[in-house]
Amino acid sequence: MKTINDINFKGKRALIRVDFNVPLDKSLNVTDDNRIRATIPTLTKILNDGGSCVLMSHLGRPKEGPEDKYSLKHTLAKTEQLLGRPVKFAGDCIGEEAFKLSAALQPGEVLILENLRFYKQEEKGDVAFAEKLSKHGDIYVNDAFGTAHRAHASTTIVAQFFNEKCAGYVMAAELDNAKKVMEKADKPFTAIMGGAKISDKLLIIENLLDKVDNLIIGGGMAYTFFKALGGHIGNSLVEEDKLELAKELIQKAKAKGVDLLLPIDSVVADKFAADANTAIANNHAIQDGWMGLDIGPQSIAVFSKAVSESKTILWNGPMGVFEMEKFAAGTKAVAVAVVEATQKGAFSLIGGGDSAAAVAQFGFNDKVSYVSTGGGALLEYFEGKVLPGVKALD
Ligand SMILES: Nc1ncnc2c1ncn2[C@@H]1O[C@H](COP(=O)(O)OP(=O)(O)O)[C@@H](O)[C@H]1O
Ligand SMILES: O=C(OP(=O)(O)O)[C@H](O)COP(=O)(O)O
Repeated sequence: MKTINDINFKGKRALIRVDFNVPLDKSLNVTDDNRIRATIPTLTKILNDGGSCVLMSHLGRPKEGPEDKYSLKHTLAKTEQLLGRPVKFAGDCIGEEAFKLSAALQPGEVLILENLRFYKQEEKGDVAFAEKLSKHGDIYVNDAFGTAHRAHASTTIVAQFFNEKCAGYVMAAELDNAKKVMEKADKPFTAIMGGAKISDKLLIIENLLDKVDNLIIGGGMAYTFFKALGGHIGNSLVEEDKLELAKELIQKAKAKGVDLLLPIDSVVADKFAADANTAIANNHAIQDGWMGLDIGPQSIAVFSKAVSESKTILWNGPMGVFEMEKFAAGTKAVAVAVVEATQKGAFSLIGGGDSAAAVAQFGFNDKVSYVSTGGGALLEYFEGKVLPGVKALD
């Protein structure tokens, strides 16, 4: 796969698929600019070559046409600030004005197109829509790793209209780091899985069992495993239809010699709230009316030890409801162990929107090896799937 280092963009317009699907607050300001920040080196390389950039992205999941709260104009100020130069905006990705603006773009100039998902053709992978988009540039660059698991017009179909196409720095770095973990992991390799999206993550767990030495399961997903083992989990999060699968995974881990570490104890709460009453409970005996919202001190000790002895660490999903202070200690302690292992030379990759937010909240972004910009895309990669956005660049 070509990357932008293989191409000189002098006098060329690059049509770049970025993932500017970033969170906005009530005043429509960007609250986490990680995905925009990550793209800056790609834009800078093209601009320094003497090229120009036309950026296209989706934002959110608009249902029926344009909606102000999903407009990419809300990313304009942040992009200008991070890039350190003015950026133009076209209020419709395939409108007459957009084509006028992209055609008139001079070397060193940047244009952002309006949200691609204001057209239903984007998600349908419509060929005519993709062909129209392709008229905005001479070279196609895909830097949207976070959207690489979607086979949409701008991520896959559009590529066929270009002789020259390549991966941007974000895409290349994400794939490099994910590959390092999947194919070249130094041992011991520990995967830490947590969070709330149990069904989304069980397939990955299955795939990881062939690779890892230790599999730590914490966060909301642990209780499905305890229930599967016949434990009493009170009102903790559970996916009843996944109990059998959880049982199978426990058996498979045993058969493959993987050390499956489940939490021993939990911080339990009498309601899902920041001001709940809390206690420490053994995970097999959580009382009705109580729910596990964080891992307890014994679990922290066992998990931290396994992490600190690892040479490769993959972390997806927090250990508890870290957004509430009372339930953040488990995630923080595991994050500290990941940082310490990294300082001792381990390679650590953090994936998933909430895991990345937790690491950022603790101020550890620069203390781990790599924080992925991908959520679903990274998970699908670890399930062993070929990402359509990557395939289209081959
Ligand atoms: N024990 C728990 N009970 C309920 N929710 C939990 C628990 N532990 C973690 N969570 C929640 O899981 C969410 C993150 O899950 P998920 O989306 O799967 O992670 P990621 O985005 O990193 O993949 C967080 O909002 C966190 O509050
Ligand atoms: O944020 C994204 O996915 P993620 O929340 O799984 O990281 C991507 O921009 C893809 O968005 P989508 O899940 O609406 O297709």
